Amino acid sequence: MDAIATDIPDTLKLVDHPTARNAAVATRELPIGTVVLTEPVLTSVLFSYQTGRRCDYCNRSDQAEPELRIRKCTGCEVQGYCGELCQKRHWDSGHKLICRVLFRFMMSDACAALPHDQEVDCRVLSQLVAEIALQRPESAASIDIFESLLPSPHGLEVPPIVPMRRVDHNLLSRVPTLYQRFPNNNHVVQNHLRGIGVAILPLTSRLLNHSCSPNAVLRYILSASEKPRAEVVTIREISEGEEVSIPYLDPAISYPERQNRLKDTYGFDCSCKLCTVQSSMDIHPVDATQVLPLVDLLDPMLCQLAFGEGITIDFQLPEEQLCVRLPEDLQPLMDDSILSVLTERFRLAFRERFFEAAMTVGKTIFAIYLCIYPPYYPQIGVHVLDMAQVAWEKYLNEKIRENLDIVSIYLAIARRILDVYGREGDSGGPLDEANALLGTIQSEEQK
Ligand SMILES: C[S@@+](CC[C@H](N)C(=O)[O-])C[C@H]1O[C@@H](n2cnc3c(N)ncnc32)[C@H](O)[C@@H]1O
Repeated sequence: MDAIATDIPDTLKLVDHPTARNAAVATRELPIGTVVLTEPVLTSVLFSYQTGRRCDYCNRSDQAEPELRIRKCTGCEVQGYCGELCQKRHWDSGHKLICRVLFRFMMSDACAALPHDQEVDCRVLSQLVAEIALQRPESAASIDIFESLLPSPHGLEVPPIVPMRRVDHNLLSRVPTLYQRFPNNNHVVQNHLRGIGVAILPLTSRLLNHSCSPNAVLRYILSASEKPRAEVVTIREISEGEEVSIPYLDPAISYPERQNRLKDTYGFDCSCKLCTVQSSMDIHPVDATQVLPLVDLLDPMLCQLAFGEGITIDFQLPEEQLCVRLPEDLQPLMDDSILSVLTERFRLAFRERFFEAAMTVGKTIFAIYLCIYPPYYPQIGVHVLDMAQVAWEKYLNEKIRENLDIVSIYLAIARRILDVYGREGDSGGPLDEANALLGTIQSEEQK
């Protein structure tokens, strides 16, 4: 049975915070790559596009593990499980109150009319209410923490929940208060940096505030017959007394848009290091037709800042994101319209096998990421691994021996970053891919 995390781990302690109620600070120096908190989800649901592809209890996928067979629950014909134990555990944690009525409810007009976000919320809320109704001793403390969380800054229209036995008037009257905690506390379950569902993690939500310049990130561990488990892992060295913070949203979103979303959903004005430096910058959306000329113009200066003499075997990641010392001329590159045009171009060039073009645009993306993200942020690792894959394809295409060194350099950088983030989600993730590519290069070198 999953242990439910309710105690503050010995790596952290809560202190007062002037606007966020509390902040979790490190009780000792924490090296990079330390897991400071681990918490199985109190409850979670998969996004509908994952239904039938993953087990609704452990979230493992039959695509990553072909020996798994996801079988539908014969009662509701909606949820799917990879085995009897997962089915039993899901049943015991609430599905037994929902099963009989779930299909009819999901086909109802009330449910069909919900926008996607609310449809997911409605399933999470129903699952949470069922968990509460069952009064299982093992989840009581976690539910108490959830109800003690800071509420959303706005009044919310509560979505309908699945009609259930055992949900009395008292519990029904608590539903709006429970839902009021959703928008600013719930988490997206990620597999290799892609969202697969939504989870309630009361202790993680209680402890960790947001920063766009975070020193920790969440990763999800999927194991047989267990609920997904969230781990908070440090991506910088953290000193004793320093606040540990995670990103609630992608720091690559442009500064004004980030501020709006943080204010609207979470109710605060962010004053992290990235927001402080970007608040004095002149950042405007760049018209799509102007992105490439602007990038062509600024790329040499950007690459000089990010890579100095070039990306060689001695390349050292910067100490912190380069935004803190970004020259004024490069500031227009901080609008996210630039990154979306460049990432699309990178994807297209790779797909069409224009390797030289992909390497050039990929290097610019890498430099922009180093401006925005902390150096060991997992998105950078995944991108640099993509660069190594492009370089490898280019080598295979041309068979120029020196180009194999370029593959090795990008791969070494990617592995350094991905080693910190560690293994998460399905098997065969970025770290496994990086290790497989390393093996391939080593055998090529021996030829
Ligand atoms: C998931 S909770 C974080 C835990 C919260 N500190 C507590 O004491 O329960 C999210 C809420 O914390 C507050 N918060 C989180 N990060 C913040 C920050 N960087 N600055 C100000 N308030 C923040 C906001 O009220 C937000 O809606």
